[in-house]
Amino acid sequence: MHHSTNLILPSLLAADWSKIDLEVRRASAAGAQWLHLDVMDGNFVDNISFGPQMVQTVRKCTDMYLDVHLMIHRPDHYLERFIKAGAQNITIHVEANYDTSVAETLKRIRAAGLHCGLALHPSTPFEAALPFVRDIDLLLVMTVVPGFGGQPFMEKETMPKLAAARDYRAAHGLNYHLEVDGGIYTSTAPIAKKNGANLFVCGTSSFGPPDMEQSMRELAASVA
Ligand SMILES: O=C(CO)[C@H](O)[C@H](O)COP(=O)(O)O
Repeated sequence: MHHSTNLILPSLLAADWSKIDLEVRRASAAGAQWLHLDVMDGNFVDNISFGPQMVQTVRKCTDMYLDVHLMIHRPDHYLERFIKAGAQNITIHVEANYDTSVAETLKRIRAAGLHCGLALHPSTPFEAALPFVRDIDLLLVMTVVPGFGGQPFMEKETMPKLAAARDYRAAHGLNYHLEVDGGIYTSTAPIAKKNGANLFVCGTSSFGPPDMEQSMRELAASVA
């Protein structure tokens, strides 16, 4: 898939976990092609979500592409378990601690036949990703401080960085997707698109409304 393709990715964090199977199917029936799964370790971020077992559970419910965002320290230590669980993309944070290194972890993800992503906390400059941009499929520009759904979109802090990542990609003939995550609604998605995003992670705005097919359609229309 080329980075000119726009996708709305529902974030499982905002689903009703009392009926996870139905929620995954609801997202798929609403037109989602990729599902975003947020893994939090209570250490790298100030919240705990779920681990490889949830990824495996979701894998059993759907053929959707599973985009797994590891908000954890030592992602290289846990990597194998997420690969086995059925992730198709694994995104790691440039700010995390590693037993090995960011470069080695990206290499291992690709060697396993998966796509790999690199994520930037809102306070991390694009320059921190520069050593890795030739070796990633996706750059995730966090548009909230990672850890919780329902936070406001940090436009001033993150949009110049997103635009810089887009301009660098064009200037150097690179191909990574630009993903945004946090506070994405029909009001903010067009701002992110204008600055280069093509993958839009939507929690509250996708799973929140009762008619998910309608919310997905409206989100897609806002970036069409
Ligand atoms: O990574 C995240 C928070 O760290 C999530 O993807 C979160 O689900 C986004 O939620 P919302 O769309 O409600 O802002």
